Amino acid sequence: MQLSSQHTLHDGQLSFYRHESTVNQASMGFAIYLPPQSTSKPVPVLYFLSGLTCTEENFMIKSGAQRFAAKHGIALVSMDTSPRNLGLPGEDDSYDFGSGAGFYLNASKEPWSRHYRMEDYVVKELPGLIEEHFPVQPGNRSVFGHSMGGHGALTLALKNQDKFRSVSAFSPITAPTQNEWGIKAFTGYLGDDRTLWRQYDTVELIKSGVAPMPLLVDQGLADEFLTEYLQPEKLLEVCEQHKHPLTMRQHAGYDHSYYFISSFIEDHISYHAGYLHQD
Ligand SMILES: N[C@@H](CCC(=O)N[C@@H](CS)C(=O)NCC(=O)O)C(=O)O
Repeated sequence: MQLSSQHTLHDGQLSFYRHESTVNQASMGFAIYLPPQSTSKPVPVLYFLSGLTCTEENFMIKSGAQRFAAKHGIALVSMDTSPRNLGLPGEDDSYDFGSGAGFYLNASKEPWSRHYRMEDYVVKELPGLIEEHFPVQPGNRSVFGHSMGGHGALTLALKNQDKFRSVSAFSPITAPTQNEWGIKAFTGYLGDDRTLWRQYDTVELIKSGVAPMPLLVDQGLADEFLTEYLQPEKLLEVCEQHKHPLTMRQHAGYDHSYYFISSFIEDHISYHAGYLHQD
């Protein structure tokens, strides 16, 4: 693990690292904010999964989350949205596939299957690394995310309810098997067999009768990706049909950006703190 930079804020420490990921067989970047409480006792960890094009920096620079993580005594971890600079064909050709667009899945199609294993990275490898090297409580984790990362947070938490205590999302892609972002990504990473896609779709997971786990979702109604890509109505409908617990808050006037995230980040950190500080 190599430290790239370190900054003090809200009496805690924000650090950016690079390391060689075993599951991705690639160099990966991540960031960790340790709140002031972590100097005297281990703290819980809240993982943030970012959206298309982001690195580990966007959330840490733009969300304003550290102020509330410091207040609640919670560590924050963000990571890059894919491996980069691998020389794979088409890797950097578009913003919604390849670099910056890992979709939090384990690719099964060559050549992506050798390096695009973001599901294992987020669920297994990164928490293992964080819990080995930093003053955090082993296994006491929650996850949240934005857009593609909202999709990642919801699907990974629903499938790993023993590993994450709570989940929330800003502007998540709720049904990627039904829109152009998801169809492009899943065809490229998983191939044409659509039965393999369902495990990476929140609406499909709820349809399949996954165990109930409360979902908190915030969505801006002036979001430029709302109707074509995010489709919150599909999540509302499936949760209603299957009696899956969902709190969906829709906000007039807010767009897709980190301005929206920063407006509601305090609520999300308090929400997760309620779970992470339970015994
Ligand atoms: N039109 C955008 C699409 C990507 C986008 O909007 N990404 C969102 C997540 S889906 C984001 O968080 N961007 C980085 C930022 O705002 O800092 C682009 O081409 O970069």
